[in-house]
Amino acid sequence: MKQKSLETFPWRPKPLESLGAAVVSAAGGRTGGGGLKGKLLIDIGSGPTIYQLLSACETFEVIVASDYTDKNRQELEKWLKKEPGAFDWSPVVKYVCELEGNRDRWAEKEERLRKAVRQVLKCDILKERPLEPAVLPPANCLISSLCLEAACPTLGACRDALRHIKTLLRPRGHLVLSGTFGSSFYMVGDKWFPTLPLEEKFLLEALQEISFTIEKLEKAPRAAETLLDNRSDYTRMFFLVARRGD
Ligand SMILES: C[S@@+](CC[C@H](N)C(=O)[O-])C[C@H]1O[C@@H](n2cnc3c(N)ncnc32)[C@H](O)[C@@H]1O
Repeated sequence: MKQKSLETFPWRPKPLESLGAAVVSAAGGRTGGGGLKGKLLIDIGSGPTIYQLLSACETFEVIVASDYTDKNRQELEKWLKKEPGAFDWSPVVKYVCELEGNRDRWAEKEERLRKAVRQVLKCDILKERPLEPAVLPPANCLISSLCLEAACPTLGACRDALRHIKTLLRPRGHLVLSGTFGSSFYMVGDKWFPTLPLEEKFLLEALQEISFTIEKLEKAPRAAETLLDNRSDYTRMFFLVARRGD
């Protein structure tokens, strides 16, 4: 079976580069210090992708991935188990290794990530207990990329979803969120998905209302030309690190 590649995959390098680089910097990848680390990291709404975990696997012992759809979870399992037809992430893995200063060690990193990801769970952030019936210890860090805007039909639902995922995080733990501002849709192949247009003020206030302190917020304007042209109407990408205060 022909291996899938970035040519056929909807999330292509440009947004991956900016999000990937941001996650690398949160994990302290470039400098090797000052980043986030700990025992357990939970990725909320992983989709079929692993790029968001590539730096995290260097500093977190155990990673739990999660998604709402069976298909996405199966796609992730395929890559984790090196099954035929699994997506080829190696160009992205090499790129992240380059950012971290170890381009030649990409194969090792793939193995490290495969070992770190212990479970791929069903997740629904619209539920009070998003990972139920699974029971996990409170995480040191939650990461979620492009999920809130895809999952939440209204701003009220988004506020609730943030409250729901907070229950998975230990007090003083970190939440690493990335996504888009101002997006009303995105396309995967010829499939159109609605998204909730998020704005910075709303997101920061919603997090502060539930006792998160914003430690870092980076925004990348929409590039003049991106591979996502006409595939989404986002205005900016954001990358945020917040700390649970209670
Ligand atoms: C745009 S994709 C992002 C995937 C991946 N995190 C990334 O960065 O490319 C949005 C993801 O949110 C998931 N999702 C949709 N509704 C959800 C829900 N209620 N709870 C959790 N995840 C959900 C979708 O299945 C999809 O994988």
